[in-house]
Amino acid sequence: MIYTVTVNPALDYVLQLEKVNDGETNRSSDTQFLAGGKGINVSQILNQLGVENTAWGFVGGFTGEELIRQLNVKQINSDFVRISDTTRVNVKIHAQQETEINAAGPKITDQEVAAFKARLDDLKPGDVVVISGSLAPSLPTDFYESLLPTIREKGAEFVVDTTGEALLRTLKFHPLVIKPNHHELADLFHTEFKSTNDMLQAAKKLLDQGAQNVMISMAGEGAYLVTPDHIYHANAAKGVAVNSVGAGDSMIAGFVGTWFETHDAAEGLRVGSACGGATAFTEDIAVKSQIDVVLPQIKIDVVE
Ligand SMILES: Nc1ncnc2c1ncn2[C@@H]1O[C@H](COP(=O)(O)OP(=O)(O)OP(=O)(O)O)[C@@H](O)[C@H]1O
Ligand SMILES: O=P(O)(O)OC[C@@]1(O)O[C@H](CO)[C@@H](O)[C@@H]1O
Repeated sequence: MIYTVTVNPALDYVLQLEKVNDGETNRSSDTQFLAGGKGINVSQILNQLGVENTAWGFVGGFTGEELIRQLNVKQINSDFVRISDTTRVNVKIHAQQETEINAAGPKITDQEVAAFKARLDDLKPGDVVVISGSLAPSLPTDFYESLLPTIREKGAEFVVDTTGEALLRTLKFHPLVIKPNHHELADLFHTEFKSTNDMLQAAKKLLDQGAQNVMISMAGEGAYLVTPDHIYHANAAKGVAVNSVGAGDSMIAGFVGTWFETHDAAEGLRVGSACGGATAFTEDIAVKSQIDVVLPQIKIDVVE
């Protein structure tokens, strides 16, 4: 089983309008409330790929009820811990440019945290836990790290979609894959890459520090996958990018879902690239028909 973890999910309130004029009353032409949060996006793509998964995390209040209602409509299995505070609303303004206002999130009590940690008792060898998104403000900054010893003791694999020091601290637990984009990878080494080779050498250092696979995403420029045996390159699909949100979540979902079923990392890169591209080409998270259009465009080359 794959479990996704979204400790701070959101209802994304998406407002469409032609232009935002600062300091004036602006009126939107269309609005939507969408179940959001990075782990939930991973679950959505896994569902589209037909890979069984369960979404874990914390939800509460009227927004939490709506979020669960939407997951049920989309037939996404979930087992969220119910909290007494209210799930956040994140505002996404789609106008002449995309502007996001992500709220901090609810207070989560010690009792609610304990109920969440008890979920990990269900893990079995071979399961994969994908942890994504920001922490709710009341959780300690090492919350994700604190889950990793139990996950590994249970024989499960994990992915933590994070950046910077928090990402580096996960490496000693041997994440199945890490997916910095090329800017985040350079930031990890406090540098700017002068060449592709510099970038790939940096990824190899992360393998040495414990990652099982390193996927470097480069938006419309494609992606690399660095494994202990090979380096693979995937081209980017051709299309009009209309959405800058969720391509990374979709790529991780495509990789993890494929790896879970085949243990073929290069195929994971191919499917992950298609899912990332398909989401970039749509307003929401991509659905299967959109992924199927993009998949034949992705070619994998063995670089090394
Ligand atoms: N404009 C695009 N055209 C084609 N493929 C794209 C495009 N944007 C993203 N992708 C695909 O999705 C993958 C992940 O995108 P990206 O590198 O933007 O991740 P990210 O920085 O984590 O994104 P986000 O923050 O939006 O989730 C890319 O490596 C690529 O395969
Ligand atoms: O505040 P976080 O947890 O970093 O990101 C939350 C979020 O922006 O991520 C998703 C897109 O990736 C959205 O559905 C959601 O609103």
